[in-house]
Parts: sequence; C-alpha cells; structure tokens
Amino acid sequence: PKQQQQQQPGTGTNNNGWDDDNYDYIIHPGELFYDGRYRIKERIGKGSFGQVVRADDLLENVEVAIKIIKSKKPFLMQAKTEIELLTHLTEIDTHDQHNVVRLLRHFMYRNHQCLVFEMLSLNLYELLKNTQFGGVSLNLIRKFAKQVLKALAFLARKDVDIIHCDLKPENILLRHPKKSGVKVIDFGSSCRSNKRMYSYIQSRFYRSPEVMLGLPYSVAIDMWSLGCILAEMHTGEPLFSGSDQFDQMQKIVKLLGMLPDEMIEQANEQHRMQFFERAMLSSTGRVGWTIKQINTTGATSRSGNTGGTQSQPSNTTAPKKPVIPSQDPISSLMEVIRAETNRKKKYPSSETGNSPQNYDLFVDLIHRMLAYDPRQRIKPQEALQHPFIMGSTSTTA
Ligand SMILES: COc1ccc(N)cc1-c1cnc(N)c(C(=O)c2cccnc2)n1
Repeated sequence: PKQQQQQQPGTGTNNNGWDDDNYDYIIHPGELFYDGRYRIKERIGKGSFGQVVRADDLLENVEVAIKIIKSKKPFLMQAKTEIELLTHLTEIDTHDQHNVVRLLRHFMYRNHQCLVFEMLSLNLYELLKNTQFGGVSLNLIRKFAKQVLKALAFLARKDVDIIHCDLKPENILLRHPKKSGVKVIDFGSSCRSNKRMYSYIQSRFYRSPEVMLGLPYSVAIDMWSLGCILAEMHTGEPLFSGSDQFDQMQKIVKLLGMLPDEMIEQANEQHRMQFFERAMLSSTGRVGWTIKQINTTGATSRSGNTGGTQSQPSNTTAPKKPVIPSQDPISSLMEVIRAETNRKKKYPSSETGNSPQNYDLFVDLIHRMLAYDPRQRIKPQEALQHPFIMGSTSTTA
C-alpha cells in the first residue's frame, strides 16, 4: 500500500495552516476580519482560552479588543457559554452602569469564535507591578472596591444570578490608564448559580474555602476573592499565596483560624482528609478538627491554578509548627495589612486615606468578606453600605 505521507511533528497544517500547533490562530497584523470591518493590529494577551488582539473597528472608528478562541471544541463550547452570559448581562445593563465589560458582537472566523469587546486598559496586577508591588493607597482601593462591589451586586441580582468564578487582579481592568475607573472582565469560567458545572474553579490564591472543600457554592465565592484582592492591592502581596491546595488552606487557617466544624463535616471524606484530621486540641482539651501537620516546600507561582511545589507528607522529623494562629483574626489581618505598609510608608494619611481609623474600617470590611460560612459572608449590597466604602473620598470613577 502507498506509504502514508508521514507529517513531521510541528509542521502539522492545522486548520488549513491558519493555526499553530496549540489551536491558536496565527496573528497577521493588518489582516481584516468580519468582512473588512476589523483590522488586526497586535496580540495583547494570551490565555488558556486563546488570545486577545488589539484591533481597529473601521466602521465605528474605535479600538476594540478581540478575544480569538482556540479552534478546539472544548474551548469553543466554553466560549458559547461566555457569549450567552455576556449577552444576557449586556441586555440587562442597557446603560452600562454595572462595571462589567461589554460584549459588542461575536462572529466565527476561520473556525475561531471571536468575541469583540470595548478596549480597556491595564489590569490591577499590572498596576501593582508598576508600584514595584508596594501597593496602592486606601483611597484608591476604596474606589476600586466600590465599583467591583457594584458589579458583584449586579451579578447577584435574582434576574442575573451569575457567578464570575475567576475574580483576580488580572480580571479587573482600568477603563483608562490614568483614571480610577475599572471593569470586571473574562466570564470564560462563569456560570449561573443554578447551573454549576465544575467543582475545580477559581485561581488558587483567590479560591474560597467552600470550593476547596468541594461544597455547593454561590455568588459568595466572588466576595471571598474580592476580600483577598483588596488586601493584596494595599500590601502588594497576595494575602494567601499557597504553593498548592494544601498550602493554600494552611495559610488561610494560619491567619483566620480553623473553619467551622459544620463546614468540615459537610465535606466528603476525600476533600476533608486532604486538609484536616481529628486530634486532641490543646485549646479545649478535647478531640476536634485540626489542620494536618505537613511541612510544605517550594515557591509560589501566580498562575494560581497550577504550578507551585506540592506539599510533602511529613516523612521527616521536621518540627511540627503550630498552624493555629496565636491571636484573633482581626489582629492577624491588621498585622498583615499594616506590616507591609509601615515598611513602605510614603505619603501622609490626609492624601492617601491611610489613617488608623481607615485601617480599622478597611480590616473590618476585609474580615467580613473572608467569613468562612458563605451565608455569613457580607453581601455586595451590605458591603456598599460599609463605613469604609462610604468613606469621605469615595467618589465613583
Ligand atoms: C490592554 O487590554 C488588554 C491587555 C491584555 C489582555 N490580556 C487583555 C486586555 C483586554 C482589554 N480589553 C478587554 N475588553 C479585554 C477583555 O475583555 C478580555 C481579556 C481576556 C479575556 N477575556 C476578556 N482584555
């Protein structure tokens, strides 16, 4: 039989040669999409979903961001969910008042789903990088917090009911590089709270306890993420930078103390035994739940979902450091949030809002966002009434 033409690896003509080996469309600056309406300029971002390019809309004479999804079925399916959710959001938010990115239109191009968005600017991680990870003032954080809370309040509305599922600094973008207006982007992992499909969601540093325990989750998981984000925006460092799921839980317990027994016992055996064990508690002199004593190793990677060194079971005689915090969560949070800033103290509090009173309010709000029980966790509408958010300089962008 005729020798089957062997294709050399890497020369695969994927999708008629339009794609690279990773199902991504090969970007040609100047190329015209959508019957000549969009002229592609450059790639500005890359993700598991595909790529984001900057383009000129030659009809409306504006710049747009086009998210070009990989030409592979799972990514295409997820993009169709994102389009459904974003279309629903844009229809309800007719006057663009809820700080959620607007999907302008979508189309297929050479087997790639393309989503056209208004062009936004740098994300909050890039903003932190520009401060050399020194963090930003409480006044600026108040402005960011108020806008993201408005977005979360909108998503939590009964007629919207969408869980973002991947809130993190990279998914909050400035509208303009020199202004404080922000929008929430990337609904590629989102779902309706009554249509939860996945249990392994959220980027690790921002992952809520109920998701880590495999429990049913709700819009409250985005509030946990926001609590972590606001702390990070001020200190410049992730609040909980776990190198893996266990280390993540260990860091959370170290700061906030043990989770409620009810939550731990609601989890199935597989999830529970990943983190906790029964032991004699010195605090009560009785048997109770405690976090497993495992020595963790390795640096932490920002990718959040993957990477980082796995915790190793303690097969060594490494001293077992007590993981339960030495003081109450509020004091621990205050210590973390003020420690970094004292070292990098720059401006008088009159300009930055970094007064002791404001710190107390800021820490109280973060603490309420990090309530273990999602039913106790502060709701977006309540948080918008919190004294820190209502503070003197809280002007919306
Ligand atoms: C300067 O803008 C960006 C830079 C890098 C990246 N990765 C994205 C953007 C950008 C700009 N404007 C937007 N509207 C968006 C998005 O909506 C977006 C980006 C990634 C995934 N989903 C949505 N993304």
